[in-house]
Amino acid sequence: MDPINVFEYEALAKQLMDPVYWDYYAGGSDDEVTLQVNRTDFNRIRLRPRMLVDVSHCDTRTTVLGQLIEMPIMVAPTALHGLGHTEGEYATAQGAGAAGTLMTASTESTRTLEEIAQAASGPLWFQLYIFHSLKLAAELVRRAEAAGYQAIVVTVDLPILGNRERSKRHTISIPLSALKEMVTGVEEEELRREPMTWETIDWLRSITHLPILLKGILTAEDAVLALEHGVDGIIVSNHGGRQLDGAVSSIEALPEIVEAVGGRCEVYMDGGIRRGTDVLKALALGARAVLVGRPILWGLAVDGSKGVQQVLKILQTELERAMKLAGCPTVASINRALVKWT
Ligand SMILES: Cc1cc2nc3c(=O)[nH]c(=O)nc-3n(C[C@H](O)[C@H](O)[C@H](O)COP(=O)(O)O)c2cc1C
Ligand SMILES: CCCCCCC(=O)C(=O)O
Repeated sequence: MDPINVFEYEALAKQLMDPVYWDYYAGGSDDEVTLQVNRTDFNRIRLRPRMLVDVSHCDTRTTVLGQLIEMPIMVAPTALHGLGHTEGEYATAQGAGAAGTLMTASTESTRTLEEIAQAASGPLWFQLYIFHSLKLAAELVRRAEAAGYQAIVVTVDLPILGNRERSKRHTISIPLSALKEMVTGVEEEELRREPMTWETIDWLRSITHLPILLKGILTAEDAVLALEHGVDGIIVSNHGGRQLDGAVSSIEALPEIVEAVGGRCEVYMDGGIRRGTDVLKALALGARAVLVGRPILWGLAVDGSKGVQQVLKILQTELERAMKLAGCPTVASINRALVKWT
């Protein structure tokens, strides 16, 4: 029987996947407190639906950085899609495009960024890790520009890897060290680790005209600094609970960041989105759109590109139903008055 919600994709993916790979996808850091609150904090928010609104036509479309997408739900950057399905990121890119939305390709992909762009039928952003040299980062940005990626998403919450204990229990380790080569296809002579600071963002701004988004911002203070350093968007994220355990949930961090930004750039969020009502709550709290991480990997593991498309379709259908029940016929009509914290 076909899965009817994303949790059923999760259960199927777990059955199908090698436990070592499953634990890499599923795990958080330390005691997985942040992983849990990313979900449970959605339950602290209640909806205040409005009645007697004509919802016979409901439109889930929106724009992100001017790009039209069919739903305010995008694919978050996640590493190593090849662990879930032999077609890896090809399948994800095709599934996202078929669903009418945007995919963010990870620096840690199992396919090169050019290969992903060739396979894709929808818009793409490129997620950049700057932890080797600036020379390598500049080369990746140049290649992303040439391949038609529409924005650079710089992940700022991984100065070091979080303590992923589920993976530590396995004797086989995930081949993350090989990834740089897979992505770049070139040997780098310089293997030092580049410390990333706000100056690095200034440097990045100076080498590309593509929009720059910072992923991993959790405070109003950093959101203001991001604007001062010329970014075009902010992704409120705690990396799916995989970095600093005990960090605030993304949905709890969202309002203070939206307030601090005051409409000066687009704000997105990820972390714990599993239902259409989660998307509705995030939009009501000021997110322009959300990104989804693990559920995409579950769809990919279960049924390749079709699974990815279906996961996105389920979330879109749930969002559309929730919008109608809440009296919101368009994405633009979703506002702060729709939610209250309990
Ligand atoms: C298996 C896995 C790999 C990830 N790899 C990356 C990555 O390469 N780059 C990145 O910026 N974030 C990465 N993330 C974090 C996601 O982009 C996103 O922030 C997180 O998955 C959102 O939470 P969710 O899984 O609850 O939707 C990864 C997350 C997972 C689960
Ligand atoms: C040192 C390599 C880090 C890759 C991290 C991929 C990722 O973001 C995640 O596993 O989470």
